[in-house]
Amino acid sequence: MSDFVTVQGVTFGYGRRVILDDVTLHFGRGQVVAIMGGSGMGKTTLLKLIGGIETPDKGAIYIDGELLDTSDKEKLYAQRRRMGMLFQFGALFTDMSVLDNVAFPLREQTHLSEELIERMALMKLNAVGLRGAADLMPSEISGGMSRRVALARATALDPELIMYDEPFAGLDPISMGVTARLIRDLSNALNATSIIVTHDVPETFAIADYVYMISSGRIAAEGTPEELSASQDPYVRQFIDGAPDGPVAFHYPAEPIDREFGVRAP
Ligand SMILES: Nc1ncnc2c1ncn2[C@@H]1O[C@H](COP(=O)(O)OP(=O)(O)OP(=O)(O)O)[C@@H](O)[C@H]1O
Repeated sequence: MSDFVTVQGVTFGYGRRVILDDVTLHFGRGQVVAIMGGSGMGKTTLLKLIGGIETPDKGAIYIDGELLDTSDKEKLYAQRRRMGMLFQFGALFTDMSVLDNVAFPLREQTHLSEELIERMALMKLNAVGLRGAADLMPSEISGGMSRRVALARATALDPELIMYDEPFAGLDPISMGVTARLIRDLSNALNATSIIVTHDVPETFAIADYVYMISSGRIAAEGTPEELSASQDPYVRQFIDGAPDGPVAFHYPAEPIDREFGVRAP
């Protein structure tokens, strides 16, 4: 299977604080790949690096075999046009109808006729089961429906790569399952590579081809959902079972509490 995105030996930090330390990840064409890990472990940062919003300090990123060079703006924009991004909560424009939200990227980035744009937007809405809601305003639909509209908008330009940051955040269990299924179906229909950053194990394991677990700047574990489910690695078990005690620290690194407050820790 050929990679659509390759992250090769990437090291990245904000200032002197290293967030990712020599990580390598492969994202095959048409695959749904999840990036999981504790809070603040650099998952969103990884999406920013792949989107060319941040630049690696070391290592390289390849999109469809071509180096992602953030200093070459023209090439970068061409590479970005092949990507769709759905960032946290995928907020809709509240003053536009559902249809206009989906049509927005088509109007911004193509010179197609208005009639064709509307037809394409309706097709995208149909794919997420919301053609009938085209004329509603975002305030008139549920949170789960809004997320589906955001999915339709993220796929409006038929991207080859779709990045989802916390696509299940804030959804009820049924909407989570529906959204997960849609991510898989849209990926299959477009033969697009999907990268999902998430904490939600069951929804993700149900649709992902491959999962990377990130901890302390490194790949702590990787494998298919089946392999990880069968793993006895304590980190993997803690993450899958949601246990509070284990290798994943609950506290963000801080000064010892006694030093910070001048009190003795219990
Ligand atoms: N622009 C920035 N400048 C400085 N530090 C940043 C910046 N963006 C993120 N960070 C820090 O880098 C670390 C990784 O952030 P990132 O958002 O990638 O984590 P994450 O794994 O996506 O976390 P979460 O699951 O909580 O969203 C965090 O500790 C965060 O505080």
